[in-house]
Amino acid sequence: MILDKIVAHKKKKVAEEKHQLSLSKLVEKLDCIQPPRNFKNSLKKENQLTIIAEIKKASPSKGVIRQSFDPLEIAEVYEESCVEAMSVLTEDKFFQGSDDYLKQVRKTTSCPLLRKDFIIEAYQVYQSKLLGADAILLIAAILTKQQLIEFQRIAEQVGLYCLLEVHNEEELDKVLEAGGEIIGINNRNLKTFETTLKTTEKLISSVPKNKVIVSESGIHTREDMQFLQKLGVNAVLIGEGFMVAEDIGKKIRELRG
Ligand SMILES: O=C(O)c1ccccc1NCC(=O)[C@H](O)[C@H](O)COP(=O)(O)O
Repeated sequence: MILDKIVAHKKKKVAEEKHQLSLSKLVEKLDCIQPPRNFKNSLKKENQLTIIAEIKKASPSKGVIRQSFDPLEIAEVYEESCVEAMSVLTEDKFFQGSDDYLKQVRKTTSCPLLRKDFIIEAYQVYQSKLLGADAILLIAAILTKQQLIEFQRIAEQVGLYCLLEVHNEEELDKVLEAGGEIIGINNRNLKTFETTLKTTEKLISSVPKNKVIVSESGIHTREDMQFLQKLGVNAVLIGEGFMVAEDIGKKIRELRG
């Protein structure tokens, strides 16, 4: 399964990174902790479906999505279009992302930034803060309940919000038991890559009303947005839909209606 391959690669990469910069040295670098931009509040607006716009060059399901890929140019359009948050893919092998993209984008925008990667070790939580993220993604399919609790605790200490991603009831129970506040329902089945908004439709009734609900993946049209808003979703996470658009600003206006 692709997730196993991604995690195996990630383990190797983090081991190399730790060799170059130990956890204690990394933590030392975080001497003056800045509070994060309010990722959570920016996603929850009355009567509005907010947008987390993703900077994503490639994916395991689609290969290269955007040939002429310039993360800063894309971030500029997102900023001008007043998206509520941005998500920057930093995974290198399968998504052709980079930590540098996040660092560079951070310097050019005050918009809340999500580091989109596969976090499997506490080291990466500290590292995300150092890169300039305001929020991290924690994927229930690759983490135990204990890890979800521990990584959220560290995130809170260093000043990061957590988006906890689920794809089924079992994962949802796990993140709720772990005290997740921002719940991402991923419409993509990571085994088959099939995406259907029915996943959000199915799971949303089991999410307590006080949580922030993000619907992730496979969102392409104004009709998709209207469908999700009617379900009670707070925010959408969109990558491919924007990355394939010739005019990204126009696509955002179209989706917002
Ligand atoms: O996008 C993939 O193919 C993928 C494969 C395996 C694990 C994760 C994957 N995507 C990560 C994401 O969560 C999406 O980038 C994000 O939800 C945006 O989805 P989309 O709008 O469909 O690009």
